[in-house]
Amino acid sequence: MSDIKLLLSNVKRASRSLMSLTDARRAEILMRLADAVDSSHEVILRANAEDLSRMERSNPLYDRLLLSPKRLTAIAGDIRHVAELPSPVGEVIEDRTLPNGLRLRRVRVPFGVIGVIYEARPNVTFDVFSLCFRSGNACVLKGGSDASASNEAIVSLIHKVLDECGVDTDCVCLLPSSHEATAAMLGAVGYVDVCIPRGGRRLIDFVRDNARVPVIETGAGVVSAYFDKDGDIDLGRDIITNAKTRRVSVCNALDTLLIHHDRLADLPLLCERLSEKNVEIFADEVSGNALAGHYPAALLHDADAETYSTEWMDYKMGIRTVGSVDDAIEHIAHYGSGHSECIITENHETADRFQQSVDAACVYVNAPTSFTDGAQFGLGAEIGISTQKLGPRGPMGLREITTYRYFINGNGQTRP
Ligand SMILES: NC(=O)C1=CN([C@@H]2O[C@H](COP(=O)(O)OP(=O)(O)OC[C@H]3O[C@@H](n4cnc5c(N)ncnc54)[C@H](OP(=O)(O)O)[C@@H]3O)[C@@H](O)[C@H]2O)C=CC1
Ligand SMILES: N[C@@H](CCC(=O)OP(=O)(O)O)C(=O)O
Repeated sequence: MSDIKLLLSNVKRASRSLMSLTDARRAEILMRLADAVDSSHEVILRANAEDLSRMERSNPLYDRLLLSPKRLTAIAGDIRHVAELPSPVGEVIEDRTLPNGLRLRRVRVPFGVIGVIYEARPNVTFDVFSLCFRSGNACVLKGGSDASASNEAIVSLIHKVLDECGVDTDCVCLLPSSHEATAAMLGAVGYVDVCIPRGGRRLIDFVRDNARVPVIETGAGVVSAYFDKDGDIDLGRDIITNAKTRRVSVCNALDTLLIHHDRLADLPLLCERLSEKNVEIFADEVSGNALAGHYPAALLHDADAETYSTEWMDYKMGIRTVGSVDDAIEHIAHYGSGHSECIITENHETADRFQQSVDAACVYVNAPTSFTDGAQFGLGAEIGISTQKLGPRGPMGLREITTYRYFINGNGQTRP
């Protein structure tokens, strides 16, 4: 048996042992983990500093990799929140008695072993573990190689807490940061019940080529906001600024602003605060003309063929002028990635039309796409944001990483 297969078979064994932990005990252990995070800042931040030393500060992904005392405190809070959420495991989804007297119950159960491949963002290691553990799943983690030292420190801490609590530490394992290990996990039929890749096109293509186990895809976020003919200017400015600049390196950040032709005169005001953050704008001819003289020339460029299909993950944004809400819907149908889209309008009919017609996991009216996040949706954290339609869609919390089983109780019935 290869090293990876052995590792995965240990996780599978540990997943069965998780079934014997009560719900209350799982919550209690997560609370202990949250306390351990609070008292282990030094060791985690030291490992994180090692990862950060290998990345240029100017790289927008630096912020995604960065941990700080404030972020660790927030992570501990998220773990506590997950511990406090009601567990979906054991929920009776359906309970009925068939005409022959057989009692049929559909009961929520964990998947078993969940493999997650994710970006170089160390908080995801905690998020994935806490959601999996709370829902009775074991997990195999493959984090981005840029975060390898942070992830090792975090998984060591989790193992220490599990060990102290008498839980099989194999219920969470960190794979070596190699694409070969990822391929082995994707092919581990019988060991891994479902695999969730979080990442860009290269990863998704790799998964499609190699996966023999079931997959739930979480794709890239090419995100637009449409400022409508009836949009409120102050609201629009706040929403655009927040969606674009709150955290440019995350998948829910704004990439393209679509502006109604009749509101071009308001564009300088709408973009006012973007220049304070040095956001580079790639505009079509008319919107570029509307901004000229109002937006720093050095930050203003012409849009090209790639602009509207680009997920910037940086202080950059495309702008396109459209003639109607239908044009905006058409643009999103062509360029969007099914993640998060937004309309800014005071017209209820237009808002409704946009929400009904835009085919994305999260469709916002008068609120920034920055809210596409498991914690913000009240799920405690998220395993990923699904952009596929089969199975879960949008931020995936506890319920989305469970399946169900039929429990059938009879008293000797036989099938005619
Ligand atoms: N919808 C969602 O929930 C999320 C979406 N995303 C999307 O992910 C993208 C950003 O992620 P990015 O920083 O580019 O991360 P990457 O896509 O580069 O990496 C993510 C993970 O995939 C692995 N990986 C990358 N390429 C390959 C490959 N060819 N074969 C095997 N494994 C691979 C990486 O491993 P290694 O580092 O070892 O190469 C890492 O573990 C954006 O498009 C963002 O929108 C990100 C997170 C959540
Ligand atoms: N959970 C996120 C959004 C999704 C996400 O994880 O994005 P990414 O940073 O691209 O991995 C947030 O807003 O914090």
